[in-house]
Amino acid sequence: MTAKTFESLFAELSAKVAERAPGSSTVARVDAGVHAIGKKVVEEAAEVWMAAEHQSKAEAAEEISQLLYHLQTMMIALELDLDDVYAYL
Ligand SMILES: N=c1c2ncn([C@@H]3O[C@H](COP(=O)(O)OP(=O)(O)OP(=O)(O)O)[C@@H](O)[C@H]3O)c2ncn1[C@@H]1O[C@H](COP(=O)(O)O)[C@@H](O)[C@H]1O
Repeated sequence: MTAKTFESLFAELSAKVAERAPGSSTVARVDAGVHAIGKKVVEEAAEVWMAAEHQSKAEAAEEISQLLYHLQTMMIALELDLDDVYAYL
């Protein structure tokens, strides 16, 4: 199985939202809107910080992956694609 990447996760989430995949937590999060997603982004960012300072590198990596996921849900809620963000890298 090919490892998941930032790009492949974004493609997976975008497709699930576009087809309103039944049972998808991502569809529910996007439906909840930018205010709710924004709270998750801030929460996960804080968890990254705490894990980085006080937990293992593996736990920090897991929290970073969750932050990336929630950032992607924000991108989808705002109808931003990868190139819109990459333009600023
Ligand atoms: N990579 C992720 C991912 N990372 C984080 N999360 C969500 O973010 C949560 C982590 O936040 P917390 O630690 O705060 O957990 P929590 O307190 O239970 O959070 P809430 O669910 O209450 O918001 C997890 O429980 C997941 O709900 C993710 N949810 C889904 N994915 C991937 O997204 C894809 C699509 O998922 P579905 O839309 O559910 O099919 C799949 O490949 C999944 O593996």
